[in-house]
Amino acid sequence: MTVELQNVWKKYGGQTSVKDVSLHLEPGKIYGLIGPNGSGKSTTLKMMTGLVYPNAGEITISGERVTRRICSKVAYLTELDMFYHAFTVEKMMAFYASQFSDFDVEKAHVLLKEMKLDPKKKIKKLSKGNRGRLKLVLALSRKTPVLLLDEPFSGLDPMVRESIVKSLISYIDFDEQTVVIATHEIDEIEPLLDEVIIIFEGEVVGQTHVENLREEEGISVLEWFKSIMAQKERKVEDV
Ligand SMILES: Nc1ncnc2c1ncn2[C@@H]1O[C@H](COP(=O)(O)OP(=O)(O)OP(=O)(O)O)[C@@H](O)[C@H]1O
Repeated sequence: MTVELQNVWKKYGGQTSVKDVSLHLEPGKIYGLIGPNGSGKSTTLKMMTGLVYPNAGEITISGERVTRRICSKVAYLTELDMFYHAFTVEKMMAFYASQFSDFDVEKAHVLLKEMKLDPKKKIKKLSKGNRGRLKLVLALSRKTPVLLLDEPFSGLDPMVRESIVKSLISYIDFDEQTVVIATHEIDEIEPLLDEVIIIFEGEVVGQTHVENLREEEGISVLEWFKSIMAQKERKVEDV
């Protein structure tokens, strides 16, 4: 489903976190949302889930205005730990299945195996990296038209990260899903991405097709990101 943000603003108290952001995100594509710490990536994703409301502008998914009810269309992996720590892994999965009618239990079990997670283990006994894997299992097992992943690889060791990035592609429904991944792991996710969006101080300062970068400019996403950030920093110095 198409996700549309039109001139979206978000303020927390006196501070503006997202400034006049407009985006048009299409099904069948994977978008990378990148930017320095505190630039507004998580806030942008949260607004797409209906967890946080914009102060101005509009967000729609397939034409429907985003409110909390949109959660039936959006699977969201939060950067935060949102588990009931006394639950076992399998109880957490059963809880998800009870909350979301689109939760695919079979797929969740396949993913659990792939991520080498013990279903009987209590969440409080899992390492940070394994809790990260469980978050991925839960988000990827929902059949939703929109999939939003906020720092899905944080806490995962580099070898695992690489294999998860590779396998991620096989768990995304390319006919239906619009996928947005907010991350600092720019190099690692580059092979997954169709388009990349840079957000800096709450504003979208760049958006491009990854293929164009590679084929026409001969640079990586990270190189492009660094060049845009260098321009921004020069501008900040000039002021
Ligand atoms: N609940 C909140 N209350 C007040 N300020 C907030 C809140 N959430 C975010 N902010 C502020 O909004 C700005 C953008 O934060 P956000 O978490 O969206 O950035 P981010 O790009 O995801 O950062 P990071 O890469 O560090 O996760 C920051 O200045 C942050 O301090």
